[in-house]
Amino acid sequence: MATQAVHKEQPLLSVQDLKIRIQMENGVMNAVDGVDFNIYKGKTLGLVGESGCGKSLTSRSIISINPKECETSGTITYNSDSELALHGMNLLSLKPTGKQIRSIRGRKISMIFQEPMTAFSPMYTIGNQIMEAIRIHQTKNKKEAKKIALEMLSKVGISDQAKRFDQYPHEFSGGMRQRAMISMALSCNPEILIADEPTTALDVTIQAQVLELMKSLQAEFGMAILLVTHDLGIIAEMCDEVAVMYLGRIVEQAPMREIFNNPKHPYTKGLLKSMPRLGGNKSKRLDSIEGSVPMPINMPPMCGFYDRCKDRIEGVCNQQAVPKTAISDQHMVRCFLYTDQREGEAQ
Ligand SMILES: Nc1ncnc2c1ncn2[C@@H]1O[C@H](COP(=O)(O)OP(=O)(O)OP(=O)(O)O)[C@@H](O)[C@H]1O
Repeated sequence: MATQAVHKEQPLLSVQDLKIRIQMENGVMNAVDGVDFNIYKGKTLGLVGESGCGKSLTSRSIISINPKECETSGTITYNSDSELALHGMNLLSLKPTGKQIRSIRGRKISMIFQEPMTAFSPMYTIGNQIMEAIRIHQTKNKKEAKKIALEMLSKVGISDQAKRFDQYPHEFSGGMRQRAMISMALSCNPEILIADEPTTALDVTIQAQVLELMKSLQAEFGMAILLVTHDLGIIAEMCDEVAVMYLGRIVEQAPMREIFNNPKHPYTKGLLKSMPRLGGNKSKRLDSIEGSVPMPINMPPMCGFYDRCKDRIEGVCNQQAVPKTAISDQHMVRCFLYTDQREGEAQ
């Protein structure tokens, strides 16, 4: 069964049956529960879903930066395009603090976060940190590295770069730190960029510039992007494919246009309805999905969306784990409305 659009080429990164469990006081939390997706060269996969559905844990597991309490299983196969030694490596089998993952993290696979202070040390100037990243991964020449760093700062919309170069992270505003972090991540020209809510803290104009910058660098260098967001507008703007996450699982996955034009899962439909539209009637209340995401602690095998779903089938959706159904070879959904199971048991 196809779970993602048919691609002729090998994926650059393949995540298979990723599970992340966290032992809590009141039981085991299945924060990520059997996630599969592929990332392709030059393409952007969007991971979308409400807060707490497991997007960040999923994306952070790729470069092994989740907290210690996360017990992770599955495989994350990295088919490096540029380094044979890394080709076919299961990133989850590497020691999180070891040399191998460190040679990938920030160099081959870069990550940008919602909170930029995680990326910068308060001890060194912004310029020095960006320049050092460039010197480690691209050029040893200090003068050349400084030139690239200044160019990158200008590309992300930071003016007066020469002055800004010598300032410390605390001297930057939140929005500027965010832009500086993006310039540092992109300056290494990574094969894969993981962007976790990269523009959430930025104002609309800078957000548009940063997204445009990511797209132009992708076109120039062919980097793949995993874009984590709860913003469907950004998904529509940036993504080739979309994986919709709910309660630790991907509930629907398809090419971007298919998700917007032919959504199947009631959760995806709800997300789309809650999306503000340009030129829409502002006085009309936006539809939002009623209820909130439950905590996935000691969850029985059933549909996680059951409690909030208007189309639920009692005795089916709350009785068993939901299998994947291929709507087409490009479109996967996890919902009993589309399985044969439903025909016999509905009504
Ligand atoms: N270290 C931790 N200890 C306990 N629970 C955690 C930990 N890290 C994450 N969680 C829980 O795991 C679930 C998934 O978290 P995750 O951060 O991946 O969600 P998310 O979809 O990225 O949400 P957000 O958009 O708010 O960041 C959430 O319920 C979260 O509270």
